Amino acid sequence: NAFQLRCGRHLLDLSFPRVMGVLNVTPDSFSDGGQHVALDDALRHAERMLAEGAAIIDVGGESTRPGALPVSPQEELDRVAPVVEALVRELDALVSVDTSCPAVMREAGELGAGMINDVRALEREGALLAAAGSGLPVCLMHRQGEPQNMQQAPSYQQPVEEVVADYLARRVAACEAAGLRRNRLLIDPGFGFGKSVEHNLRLLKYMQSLQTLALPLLVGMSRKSMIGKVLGRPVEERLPGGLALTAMAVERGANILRVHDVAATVDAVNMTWAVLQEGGEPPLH
Ligand SMILES: Nc1nc2[nH]c(SCC(=O)O)nc2c(=O)[nH]1
Repeated sequence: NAFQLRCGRHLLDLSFPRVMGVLNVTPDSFSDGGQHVALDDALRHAERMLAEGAAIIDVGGESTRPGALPVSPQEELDRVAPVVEALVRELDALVSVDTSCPAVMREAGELGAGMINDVRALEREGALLAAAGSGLPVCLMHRQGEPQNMQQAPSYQQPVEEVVADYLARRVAACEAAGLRRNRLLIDPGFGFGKSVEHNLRLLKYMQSLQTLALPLLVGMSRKSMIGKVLGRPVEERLPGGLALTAMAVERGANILRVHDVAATVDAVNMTWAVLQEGGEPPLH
């Protein structure tokens, strides 16, 4: 895909797969006195992921894990703003802000972030306008339900069609209707968001069908329960399973891999890419 994304000051070349490193903004450390230490830790962690080959650092202020409770816009801003500002100022990083909150989306653009990553695909009141106004690219992710209920009884008749042809196509159309052009959109099947293990496995197996939307494809499977349930591995032992999923996702057209373990993922991407390109210089380093 000859996708090129204008991400604020950065131009993101998607002619080969890119790695997005996950930066956890642990809520407690950013609201109370631990701000300074936590900010240094975050910067060092981001610096390491960039050095290992991450093209993007994903910063999220709201936990969207199953059962997570919603946070207030102010709370989310307090967690995210200092980190985004520091990443841009100190590391000139391409930062994506993982948020569903219009106020955070507006602020993200002001702080120099390069991308909005919304697990609710701009469905929140005001999010479409805020994202459109930010001028930034936006990742539209599929989910069924909300963190508090999405894993109770996820059900689909035709999972892949419902995620792609129905939901994501509709969200893309809604964005275009609001003046958010296609060349600023990315799509994401949302592994683990209101899906059973079988739904997740099927979505990956048939993921090339998302290419009908002809948009950059972002995927996030790193350390998720689909690995834990198949392999019986705890969170800290899911990297090998995650690398297998990364290889399969790259082979099925993923453009951005959202992961915690950047160095290992860079090798998996480069190895997969070498096969697909039948050799040549590995694109990531
Ligand atoms: N675009 C996108 N954003 C995400 N944010 C999270 S948070 C849950 C976790 O990392 O376990 N997952 C995803 C994902 O799959 N795609």
